[in-house]
Amino acid sequence: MTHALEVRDLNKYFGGLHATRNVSMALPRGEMHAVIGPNGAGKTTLIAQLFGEVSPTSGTVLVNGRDVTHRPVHERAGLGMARSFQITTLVRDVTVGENVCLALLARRERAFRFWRRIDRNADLQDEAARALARIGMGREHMPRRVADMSHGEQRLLELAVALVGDPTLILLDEPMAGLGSEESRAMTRFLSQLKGRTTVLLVEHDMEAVFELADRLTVLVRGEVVAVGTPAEIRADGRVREAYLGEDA
Ligand SMILES: Nc1ncnc2c1ncn2[C@@H]1O[C@H](COP(=O)(O)OP(=O)(O)OP(=O)(O)O)[C@@H](O)[C@H]1O
Repeated sequence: MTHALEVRDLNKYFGGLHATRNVSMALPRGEMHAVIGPNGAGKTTLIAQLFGEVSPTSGTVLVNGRDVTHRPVHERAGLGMARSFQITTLVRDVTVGENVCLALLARRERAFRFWRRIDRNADLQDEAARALARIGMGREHMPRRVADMSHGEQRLLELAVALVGDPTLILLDEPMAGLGSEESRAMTRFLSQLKGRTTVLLVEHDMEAVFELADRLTVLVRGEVVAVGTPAEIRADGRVREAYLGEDA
């Protein structure tokens, strides 16, 4: 079976620091897979290599069976890979509706030609409204400026924008970071709706959310995979407890 994402023997050195050590993982289509680990375990470095922002020292990254190890970021996006969250994916000085419309237009590859007509294009407005409905935002939010939204709303909006191209694989780097408890619950509810539909690689410190959402988890410690399994298997794994207890101590 072709996996949505497969990583083989990935290694990354930053000078003398071995930040990614022989990491291998395989995500079947539709899986929600979390990567957890103590601070500095190499989670962000791993995601950056998967998306093409950091190039691995050695190893292979396959997306839907295609070797993308040396492909640039935009080519990976063309193969159905999306990444959130980077605040820069939103244009803060324009409206919520315009942000979603821009993403829709970019997908249609005719972006700026239609820029001035965005608010008159009824089809586009309807499609944008549907994209916003996925994150529980009604049409009344479309004229709001992004800069005036709460941090939690912006993070949800980024996810709506990332999903506009119907990516087959989405990498989420700490979607709960900086969210209040109400906002975290809204994000968890939304992510749970993606389960089975989009393959998701989730890096997150909020363990409650991770154990609720993930089909399987990979545990990284000092750049190395120390355990892979279902939430129940990971909870029962002595090496994982040791890694986290070691960190607390
Ligand atoms: N560009 C870089 N140059 C040198 N060292 C780096 C670079 N990026 C990351 N590192 C180092 O690699 C290691 C892994 O960092 P990384 O940020 O990937 O960990 P993390 O698991 O995401 O941590 P956190 O949970 O704190 O976000 C750390 O020791 C970090 O200092």
